[in-house]
Amino acid sequence: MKLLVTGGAGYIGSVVAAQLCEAGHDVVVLDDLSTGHADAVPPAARFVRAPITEAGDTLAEGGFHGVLHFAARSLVGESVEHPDLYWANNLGGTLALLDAMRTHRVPRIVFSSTAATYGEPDTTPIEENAPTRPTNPYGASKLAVDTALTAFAGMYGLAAVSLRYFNVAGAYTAADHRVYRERHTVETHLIPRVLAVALGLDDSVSVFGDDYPTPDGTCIRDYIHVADLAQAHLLALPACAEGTHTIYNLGNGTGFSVRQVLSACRDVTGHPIPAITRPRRPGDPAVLVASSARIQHELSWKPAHPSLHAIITDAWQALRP
Ligand SMILES: NC(=O)c1ccc[n+]([C@@H]2O[C@H](COP(=O)([O-])OP(=O)(O)OC[C@H]3O[C@@H](n4cnc5c(N)ncnc54)[C@H](O)[C@@H]3O)[C@@H](O)[C@H]2O)c1
Ligand SMILES: O=c1ccn([C@@H]2O[C@H](COP(=O)(O)OP(=O)(O)O[C@H]3O[C@H](CO)[C@@H](O)[C@H](O)[C@H]3O)[C@@H](O)[C@H]2O)c(=O)[nH]1
Repeated sequence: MKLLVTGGAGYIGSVVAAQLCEAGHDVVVLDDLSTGHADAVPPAARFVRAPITEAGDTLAEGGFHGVLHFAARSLVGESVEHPDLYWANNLGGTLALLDAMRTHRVPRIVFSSTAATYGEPDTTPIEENAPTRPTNPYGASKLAVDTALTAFAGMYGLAAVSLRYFNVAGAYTAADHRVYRERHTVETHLIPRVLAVALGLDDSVSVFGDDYPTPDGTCIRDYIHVADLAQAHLLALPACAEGTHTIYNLGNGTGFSVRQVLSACRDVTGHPIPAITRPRRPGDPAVLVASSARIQHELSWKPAHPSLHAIITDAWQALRP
């Protein structure tokens, strides 16, 4: 297929773009490099530096079979402080992209949605029919896109899949030995922040809250390897059906507390990794664990690297000089 990958210079988008190229697809990456890196774009992909609001200029060349849409702002804290940026980029930008897709008759989209659309869950693990009550503008903007996709599928025949990622981590080594890893300039994610301490870039890591209603008092999350997450996109693409919008959760179904992640990182790196307990981070639900039963049953998705130890080991190997 000829595919447009928005956000393909970012962490997850670059891994998916690499796997799409390896599978023989014709890939065009569109990215404004606001948080991405030009050298993360796989060599086999064509790169267009542009915002998603200008995607129509690229789609106009014709022949595109689909869009994989990763481009977004995705920092929860920033979304609380600057909701305008999130509504404009994540919803406004995506509506412009969908409009361009209709104009240029691009039939399918795979969209990066998020566990943040659910907010604080009533039950665990979270299934796709759980209530959606986002606790921050980031999650709300992603939920709004999911809602639009349902309407566009029903009215305009769009073929859409939303993948709701839980906590993505790890690194991917492609067939050509290129390593794709997380390298956000502003890094807020737990595993890279912990590994930065092991690398000597920071003195200690903060543990945001130890008074949650969990066994050790710290938040529990479901960590998924970026390579397994990427594979789900390759399965979702051919499964997109005209007039249908399907939502799939993506996690491993096992929760790990912040302290368990710290302990696993100490095992992997052999570094003591000092930790300092700090107040809770606003907007953090206590427990987020996915049920991925739907995508396992319907698309035969099966994670190849479900162990937290393996996820952290890959992230660590990719970081070491
Ligand atoms: N990392 C996670 O754990 C996680 C979890 C759930 C959902 N997601 C979603 O997955 C997607 C990718 O996340 P990531 O961690 O790779 O983030 P990232 O910041 O590494 O990648 C996003 C990419 O999109 C580009 N971009 C942003 N706005 C753009 C615009 N208007 N026009 C063109 N390009 C633009 C950035 O330059 C960057 O390269 C996002 O949509 C995010 O919301 C990520
Ligand atoms: O230095 C840190 C960083 C994080 N945490 C905690 O670690 C947990 C995980 O945090 P983080 O890695 O920032 O991920 P989340 O906030 O859970 O958000 C990620 O995972 C969500 C799904 O679970 C997605 O919706 C988001 O897009 C994605 O960023 C949370 O309890 C944080 O409070 C710390 O204690 N110290």
